[in-house]
Amino acid sequence: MCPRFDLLGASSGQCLLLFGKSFRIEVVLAQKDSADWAYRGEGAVNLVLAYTGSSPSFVGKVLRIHKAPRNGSPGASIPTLLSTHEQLLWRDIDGIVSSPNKEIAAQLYVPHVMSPLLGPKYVDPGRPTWRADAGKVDTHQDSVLLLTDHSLFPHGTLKGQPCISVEIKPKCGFLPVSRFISERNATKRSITRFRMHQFLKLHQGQIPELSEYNPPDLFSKSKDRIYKAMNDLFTTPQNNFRVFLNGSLVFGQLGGIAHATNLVISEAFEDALKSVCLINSDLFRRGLQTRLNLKLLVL
Ligand SMILES: O=P(O)(O)O[C@@H]1[C@@H](OP(=O)(O)O)[C@H](OP(=O)(O)O)[C@H](O)[C@H](OP(=O)(O)O)[C@H]1OP(=O)(O)O
Ligand SMILES: Nc1ncnc2c1ncn2[C@@H]1O[C@H](COP(=O)(O)OP(=O)(O)OP(=O)(O)O)[C@@H](O)[C@H]1O
Repeated sequence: MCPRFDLLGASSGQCLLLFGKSFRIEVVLAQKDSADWAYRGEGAVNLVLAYTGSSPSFVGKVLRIHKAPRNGSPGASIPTLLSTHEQLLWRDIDGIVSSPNKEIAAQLYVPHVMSPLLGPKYVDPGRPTWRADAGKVDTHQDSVLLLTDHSLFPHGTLKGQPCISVEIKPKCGFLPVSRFISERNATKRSITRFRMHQFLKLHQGQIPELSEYNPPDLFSKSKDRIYKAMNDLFTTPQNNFRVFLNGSLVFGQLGGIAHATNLVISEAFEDALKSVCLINSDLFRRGLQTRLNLKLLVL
């Protein structure tokens, strides 16, 4: 019988077989192994764990695990406003009182309260609760995907050198021109799906503010517009933009929606980059260097 695998709450008797690209790995994970796997992120369908241990078979790998969606639309959080007392308590903390629901308020508590108090490297942003509510890991599956961790340089490359990786979810970058779009829906020809979806998400309390990002900018082939897109992603990253340093998130939100970038978030990011980039601190203070670094990183 396979040993019990408890990393994600699998019931007794279940085992986890790992599949590489085209071969089956004869390794079974047990409860004791769970300490070596850290939450890396998730989407609507999969949850991803990164390996933090020292076994050569897993260094530089992530596990991508299928989720079983619960009934109802995934991610549609029910807007619940803060109580009067909570509003009084948090009134001086940027954005918390104006959050459309408690979930977003709770997310803001991490970067706005705990991170400045303890220092960002001591604060784990954790798994967004609305993700946990929207879908549990499918524990009936007996296998998961073992993939290369793309936030790190491949095994052995540039050993000892810092690795900065940028994740962009660009979304659909063009306007449809189909003749099948009725006059009633003519807006679709001039306003991107992303933009329309932003208004819907704001209305449903899924995002704290509209994104400034406009997908066609990123695909425009114009350097200025691409730079604008990067700037906008930096300003309102939501779930479209993340930066990792040596596999750890230094900007954006793991598995969820990041709030608009304020001075505290921007400075924490700059501090993280400062440890690996030569920077001019005067420029940093004026908030220019981050944008410059992004330009260097991405273009
Ligand atoms: O339809 P959209 O534009 O909301 O995109 C969904 C994404 O939402 P977003 O608006 O980017 O937050 C959604 O992203 P999140 O899980 O919300 O981060 C998924 O990527 C979803 O793909 P799938 O259904 O899991 O294959 C995406 O669905 P598909 O468009 O791929 O069906
Ligand atoms: N191979 C990988 N290396 C490093 N990080 C990864 C890898 N695969 C996924 N991730 C991280 O995990 C997150 C969630 O993974 P992924 O997008 O595959 O989930 P999903 O449920 O299929 O997405 P969605 O349904 O939202 O399209 C990603 O946003 C990324 O940050």
